[in-house]
Amino acid sequence: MNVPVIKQIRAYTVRGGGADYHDQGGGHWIDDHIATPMSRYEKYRQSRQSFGINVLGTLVVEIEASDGTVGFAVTTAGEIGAYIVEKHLARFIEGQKVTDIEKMWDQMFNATLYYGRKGVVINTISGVDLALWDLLAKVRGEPVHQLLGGPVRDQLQFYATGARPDLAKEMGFIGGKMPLHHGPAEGEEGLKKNLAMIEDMRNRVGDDFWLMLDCWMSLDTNYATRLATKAHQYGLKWIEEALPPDDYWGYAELRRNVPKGMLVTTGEHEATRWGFRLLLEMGCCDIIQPDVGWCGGVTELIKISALADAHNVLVVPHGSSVYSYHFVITRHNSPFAEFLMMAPKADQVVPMFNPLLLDEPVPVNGRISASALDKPGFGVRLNPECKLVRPYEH
Ligand SMILES: C[C@H](O)[C@H](O)CC(=O)C(=O)O
Ligand SMILES: [Mg+2]
Repeated sequence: MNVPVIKQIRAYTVRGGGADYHDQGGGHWIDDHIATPMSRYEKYRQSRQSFGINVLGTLVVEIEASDGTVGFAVTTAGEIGAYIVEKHLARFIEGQKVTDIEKMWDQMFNATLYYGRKGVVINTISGVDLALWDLLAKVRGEPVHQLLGGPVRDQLQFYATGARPDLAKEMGFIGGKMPLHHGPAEGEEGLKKNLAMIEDMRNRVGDDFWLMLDCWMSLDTNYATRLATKAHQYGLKWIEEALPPDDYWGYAELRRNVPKGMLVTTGEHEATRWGFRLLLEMGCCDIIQPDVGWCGGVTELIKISALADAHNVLVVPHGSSVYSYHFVITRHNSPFAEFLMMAPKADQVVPMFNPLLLDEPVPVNGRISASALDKPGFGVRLNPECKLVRPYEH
């Protein structure tokens, strides 16, 4: 069989939204006094941008095959990621058959082990991996979900993450996840405000709508336990990423401590099958939330998901737009998906990676049909109006 080979890989950066969805303008709900591990410093409490949540920016990876087909993907890694792609990873990609993704992943991962394993290096490898899947699927003229075994249901259903679950309910989502605003350093007063927000939102959405809380690594086990216990009366469905990602022991304890019926979720800042193995074997959570652009890409997510399935744990990926959708639609243990509300006031549905991608499908009435994903590759194009910069040509 005549399989095209990879001619060139190119890495670009772009600012303003895109895969670095925290890179938004002022007045956005996503940067409004959200509790973080940096909230212990008053100076960094009001804005996550103040401590640099958006320093990385978006990395765009483009891979061109010998038959002229171009695959691409985006992730959060910016200029550092572009350096790693051009100066290090390119050697494992160029000249390879477009089909040999497993081998390329293995070489990228093992060659970067001495400075990688997690964080920006794995984000970068994920970006290359997603671009490889996009390329292979385009060469074959198929959507990525078809390469992954095909849809197991005819639509995706979504919960929405944002400041306004009440509006998300009106828009047809199955649930709403709010950010926590006050961390332990804001004391009992902060705890009361956190609980008041949950109570207020429960009153607005009524009894049957899923309500969840995203704590973005900001708490300790004691505070998280108290918060979960007191929030139980408001029917909180899950408490998410309550603790720093390395505190596997704390997660296991929290899971034992939360009221019966409340779920503990985490994993958006975890990476690779080895990181998720710890979460799963230590009984840290009920749902894992890998971000396919940060956990090692689709190649790794397949392994993480199989491991989770064997532990009876659901996989509900973090954000990631089409890169998640093509996976979630193919897996029984991913029964629903996340949609991040990127409108500044969380009052309308806009594409998650706005403005970087064209043809990015968005939920209508909280749903996207499988047929909306029936385009070659991940089915999206780069918006030519977004200015790409290629800082390190190899
Ligand atoms: C809202 C959260 O703080 C964060 O920005 C997004 C996130 O953790 C999630 O979507 O989950
Ligand atoms: Mg989260």
